[in-house]
Amino acid sequence: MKIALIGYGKMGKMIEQIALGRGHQIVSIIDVDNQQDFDSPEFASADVAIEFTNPTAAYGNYLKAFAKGVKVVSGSTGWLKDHKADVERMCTEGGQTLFWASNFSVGVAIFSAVNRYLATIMNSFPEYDVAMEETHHVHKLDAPSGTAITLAEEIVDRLDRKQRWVKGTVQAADGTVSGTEACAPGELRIDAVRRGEVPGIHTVKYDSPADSITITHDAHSRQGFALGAVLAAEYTAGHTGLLTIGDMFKF
Ligand SMILES: NC(=O)C1=CN([C@@H]2O[C@H](COP(=O)(O)OP(=O)(O)OC[C@H]3O[C@@H](n4cnc5c(N)ncnc54)[C@H](O)[C@@H]3O)[C@@H](O)[C@H]2O)C=CC1
Ligand SMILES: O=C(O)C1=N[C@H](C(=O)O)C[C@H](O)C1
Repeated sequence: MKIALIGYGKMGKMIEQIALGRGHQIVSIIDVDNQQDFDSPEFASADVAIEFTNPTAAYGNYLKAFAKGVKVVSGSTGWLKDHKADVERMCTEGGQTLFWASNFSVGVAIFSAVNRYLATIMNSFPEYDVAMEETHHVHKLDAPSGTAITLAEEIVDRLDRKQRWVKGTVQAADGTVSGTEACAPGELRIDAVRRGEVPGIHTVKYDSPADSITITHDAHSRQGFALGAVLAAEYTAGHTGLLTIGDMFKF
């Protein structure tokens, strides 16, 4: 398969190695300093472009790839609040193809299934309140993480006593804390911690007067995210429209 990379940072470089190892060809690599390559025949020849950039660049990159008729797999986070409806419309009505996931690792797909089940059964146990925490490296631009937001939306969709998620505290690398711990009973608080080079830790904690139940996904490296993105590109080559992790990992 011919793959174009958009964004040649930590994820782009790891995806390149895994894609080559699985027998794929990298036909184009686009980063900030060679945007003209979106107009190259090499980019247009790609079966799929894999996009990992940042919250402000992602949407524009989708438009540029779509304009060339190239399908996109993207893991960029932090852009949905501004462009989600527009991107969904382009893929459901406009004939474009985007596979987007806040987290491509199979471990988080399994974690998500447990999260959904736990949220459903917690409707029978009102003595438990729920809160979340995510920890990432100090370079991360968005908070809460895309994965935390997806997990929170899964809880809000199933647990009747939570109506929305809210951003709680953010602990910076130097230990300073901003934001607030205050939230209403119907709100699910997500706290964020930025520390060192942590690839990504997500925790959901249900707490009652008697005990607590905690589930955690702790990524040991970016390897799982990168492999998942390449598997998603292989899946996307044979599918169209708005795609996500539940289409690929069915359990
Ligand atoms: N969904 C998932 O499984 C994962 C998602 N992510 C997300 O992916 C994104 C990238 O993560 P990293 O690779 O760790 O970041 P990074 O900062 O190491 O790399 C981003 C790269 O994008 C480039 N870039 C910036 N603007 C661009 C533009 N307009 N066109 C092309 N390239 C551009 C930067 O120069 C840089 O090389 C972040 O939003 C992060 O949250 C990260 C890991 C896993
Ligand atoms: O920025 C990162 O590094 C990560 N971003 C994604 C997110 O926002 O959830 C996925 C993973 O946690 C790593």
